[in-house]
Amino acid sequence: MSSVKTSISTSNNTISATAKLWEPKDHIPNSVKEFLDLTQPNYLLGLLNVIQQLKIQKRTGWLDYGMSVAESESISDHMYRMSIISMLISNPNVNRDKCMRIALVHDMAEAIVGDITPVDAIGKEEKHRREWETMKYVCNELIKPVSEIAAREIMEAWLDYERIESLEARYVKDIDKYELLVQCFEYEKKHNGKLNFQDFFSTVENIKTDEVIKWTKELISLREKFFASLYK
Ligand SMILES: Nc1nc2c(ncn2[C@H]2C[C@H](O)[C@@H](COP(=O)(O)O)O2)c(=O)[nH]1
Ligand SMILES: [Mn+2]
Repeated sequence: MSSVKTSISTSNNTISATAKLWEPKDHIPNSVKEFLDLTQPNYLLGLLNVIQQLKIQKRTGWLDYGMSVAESESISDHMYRMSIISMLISNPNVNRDKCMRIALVHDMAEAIVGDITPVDAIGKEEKHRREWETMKYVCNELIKPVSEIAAREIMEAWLDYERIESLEARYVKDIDKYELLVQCFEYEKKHNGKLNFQDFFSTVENIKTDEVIKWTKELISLREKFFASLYK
């Protein structure tokens, strides 16, 4: 059991506590475990139930702002539209198929870790540690028994995104932010401006590629016109 020792000194003694580190194996849904615990484990169905968690888990950012679970998009909804947006890249130097693959796997760890927002108390370092441990678990324990090549490709695509090692990963990082902002605007319009995700737009400064910057500027201009029209 991996753990971290912490101690708090008080006036008359030192209280030490051993906090258990978060590990993916302690958070595998029972619906996945039932396939892995079979006499003949069915890794394919176990994996597909992990992917099911992405289809049913709603993105935390919307829930934080009081949106209902019913109307909030799921993690896989977000990755699907990012994959479609990846097909629209016009830069001939970009391998769009590679972008689509990165988009489809970049948040895969959230199936077990959950969707941690940039404002969550957990913090970036612990978020990345949990996601890294989870991707190792999913790739080595679930995907590899089904397809060694798929396990390698998915881990490679995920690491590429994390480390932004390729031009394609750079584009997908931008598309991750752009897709979020498109979703913000869609929800703001649906709620006639009663919902306002202005805080999310601080991420605009982190968008680096010219093409996605251009898309984002057009989105922002339309959003500004929408909100201006509400106060006419
Ligand atoms: N409460 C806030 N949540 C935010 C903000 N910016 C993004 N988010 C949400 C959106 C997603 O639920 C999650 C991150 O998504 P990834 O695609 O990066 O996994 O965080 C914000 O400013 N406030
Ligand atoms: Mn994402």
